[in-house]
Amino acid sequence: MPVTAANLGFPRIGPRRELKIAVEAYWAGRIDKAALLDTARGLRAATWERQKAAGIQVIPSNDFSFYDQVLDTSVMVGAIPSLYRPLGTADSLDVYFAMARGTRTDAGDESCSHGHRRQGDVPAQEMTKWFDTNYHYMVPEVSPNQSFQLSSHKAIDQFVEAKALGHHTRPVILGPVTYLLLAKSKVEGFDPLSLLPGLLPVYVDLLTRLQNAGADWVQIDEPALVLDLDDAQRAAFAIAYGVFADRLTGLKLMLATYFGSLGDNLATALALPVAGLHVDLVRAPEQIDAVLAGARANLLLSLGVIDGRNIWKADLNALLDRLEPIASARRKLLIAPSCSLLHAPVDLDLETRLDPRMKGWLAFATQKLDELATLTRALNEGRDSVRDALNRNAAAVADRAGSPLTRNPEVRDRLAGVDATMAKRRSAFVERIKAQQAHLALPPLPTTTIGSFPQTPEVRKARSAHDRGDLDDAGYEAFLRDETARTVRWQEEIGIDVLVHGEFERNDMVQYFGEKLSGFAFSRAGWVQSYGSRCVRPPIIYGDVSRPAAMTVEWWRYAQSLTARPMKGMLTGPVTILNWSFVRDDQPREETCRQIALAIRDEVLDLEAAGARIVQIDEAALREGLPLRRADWQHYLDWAVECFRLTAAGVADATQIHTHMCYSEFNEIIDSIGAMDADVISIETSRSKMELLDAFVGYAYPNEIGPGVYDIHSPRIPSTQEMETLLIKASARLSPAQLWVNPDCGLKTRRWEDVRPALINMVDAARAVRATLG
Ligand SMILES: Nc1nc2c(c(=O)[nH]1)N[C@@H](CNc1ccc(C(=O)N[C@@H](CCC(=O)N[C@@H](CCC(=O)N[C@@H](CCC(=O)O)C(=O)O)C(=O)O)C(=O)O)cc1)CN2
Ligand code: MET
Ligand SMILES: [Zn+2]
Repeated sequence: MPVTAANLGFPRIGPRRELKIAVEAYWAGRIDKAALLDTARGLRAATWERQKAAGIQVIPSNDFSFYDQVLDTSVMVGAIPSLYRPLGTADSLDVYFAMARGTRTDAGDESCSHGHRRQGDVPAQEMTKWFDTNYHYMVPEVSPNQSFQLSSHKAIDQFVEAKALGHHTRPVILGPVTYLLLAKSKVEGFDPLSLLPGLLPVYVDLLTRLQNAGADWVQIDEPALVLDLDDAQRAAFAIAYGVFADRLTGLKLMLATYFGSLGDNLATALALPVAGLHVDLVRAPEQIDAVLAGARANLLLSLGVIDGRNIWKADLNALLDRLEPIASARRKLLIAPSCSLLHAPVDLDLETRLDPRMKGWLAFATQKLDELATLTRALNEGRDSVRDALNRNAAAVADRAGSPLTRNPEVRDRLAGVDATMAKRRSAFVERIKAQQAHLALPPLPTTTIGSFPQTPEVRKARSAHDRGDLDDAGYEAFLRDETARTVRWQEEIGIDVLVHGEFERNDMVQYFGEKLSGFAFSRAGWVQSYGSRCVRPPIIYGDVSRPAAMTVEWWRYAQSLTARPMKGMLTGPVTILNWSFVRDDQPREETCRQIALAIRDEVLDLEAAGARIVQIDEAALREGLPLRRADWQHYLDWAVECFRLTAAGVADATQIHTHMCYSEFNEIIDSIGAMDADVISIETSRSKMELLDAFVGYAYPNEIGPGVYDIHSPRIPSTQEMETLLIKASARLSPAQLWVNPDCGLKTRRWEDVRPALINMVDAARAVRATLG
């Protein structure tokens, strides 16, 4: 058979988040290590079986992880910062979870146990976004004198484990160059890539052991090959894979690239002495011609044609039109998803409440395996061999393309009528701020929070009881009102100036809006890992977006009725809703974003009409949505900023628009941040000790800023003193008249026990610094 169905990775959380449940139970001390390992082994076995049953011939192993595959790699190569070494051997679970989440026993993100911060507790490693996904990895930390040694046999063990179950798998590991390109060092100016020579022997050791265990192919992921690279970085690939070719005989490497086009790195990739190359033909279908033209005859190509990042059924007949000529021209070929299926929900069959018509348009990870198998069979045995499956697929694709559900003429007419004035506030900031100050009468350095307060187990339980029908609407509403009222009163008591309602009614800042907007569908079990045990259920944008009714006004009105202080209206912005959803692929993303922008604009205006003096429009994902290639940045930033402005610009001068962004490395996009023209922006700056403010200073940013003084990603309670110091630092960089005082981000993942003292300290710090302003 010339064509083979291959997979690059499968979600590890389990169809019902079994891994999350087990890991959190282990952290809380409710189950022991043996029970955790048992659950994990069971999940792996089921995942391999699922792929085999679907007809996948190349099944991955080592795609399982207890937290993150980059952290796994750090442990594998022994890059354990000295801080964590006293906690156990390099491959112990204790060290692993300490690197992932720090060692505070009483207040870890997901832990419910009680106690006090022990002496010698260590912080978690830094975490950041995996390329342009909503998945987060643990940033490897290396030092100039870093030594590496093979410190975990997980990849080998899991290969052997699969073999014992009758699966001859292709282990997957993260490649050495991408690993070092993602790594950071605390020593300024030190380039982690210079550690490559010391890292390669560890990879050779591992690969040799895999080979000895019986592996013939290994998938080695090098997604960095789709980024802008300089010559030294490109040369690193040649060096690394040259060493592998010299030192390993008989073991074949499938070099996997994904999330974009190889572009100007194509020649580099094609020249590497590897046996196979995987390319992403969903994100970058156009690269196929250059890849085919440049690939040696004996380079096994793996064509990523099934979208690993989205949930739409593929158009199998159209794919076959493209693939048949390639298959007949090449001796052998693999057909694969574009990237690991990690980013897709597990199984559509678990969805019982989706509109059946819409459900017919979708494929989750399990269904994508079926698509791969169907394509492969059609290529090997002819389309007739899978005629029924192809006909059903064609019917589903045609149904979606022709469906009135995806089109709303009113939305399209309205969008066509949008003119530039709609994206422009009536007056310039200098005028607006006068009107706002008169209206709001706030002290200097006003204090506020980013929106959410702790999503306690009680809040989650009430919501799930309501979802199941065990708690009626009135009971659920009463519960939420009570939570909200207590939170509003408490903020007032401790002296916060601009209040929030706490977001208790929201399951998630994106999903909540998805559930209220038309053109969106949402799943029951469509969980995707975001970081560690935390998951999200991205809504599915299938059609034109509109807002049937106000979404947040009643909760805002209730919260404002409890206080005379300004209550912020709290909304998620269009770019963030877009970036954290599964988006329709039948029109440009920017068009979908504009539709969302108009819907949120209406909500902003409704909040204003109801009396809101401040409306916050979160754009947490605007920065992370930057395209991977710099050449594509400006186009994205242009429409993203326009969408934000379209959302915000309808209000009167006196209505203050806030925005919030979590990731604050704004140096390169500060023009666009400025162009958003929010009256106030709150950002994440506490960990960087305010250094991230320099972008704003250099730009002479004129509007107001709330640089975060409280690191909410850590359960640590910041002292008044340290927040004062941060505020003084900030006021040395910017005019105190511009400054707000707030945490880095929302408080939903924290516990009340930590939030209470931390915010009291924050208000004290603001008061102390205010007093020095005179
Ligand atoms: N979409 C999105 N992306 C984001 C963020 C974000 O807030 N949203 N923040 C950044 C960091 N990412 C995060 C991602 C997830 C979570 C998180 O807390 N997720 C929760 C789930 C949130 C949720 O959807 N909650 C639902 C469902 C809760 C739930 O699990 N219910 C149980 C039952 C609960 C019970 O009875 O006790 C069930 O459905 O089975 C709700 O509150 O209604 C989790 O994994 O635990 C936090 C941060 C970046 N990306
Ligand atoms: N308003 C949201 C919150 O406070 C913003 C979070 S940004 C990930 O949770
Ligand atoms: Zn945030």
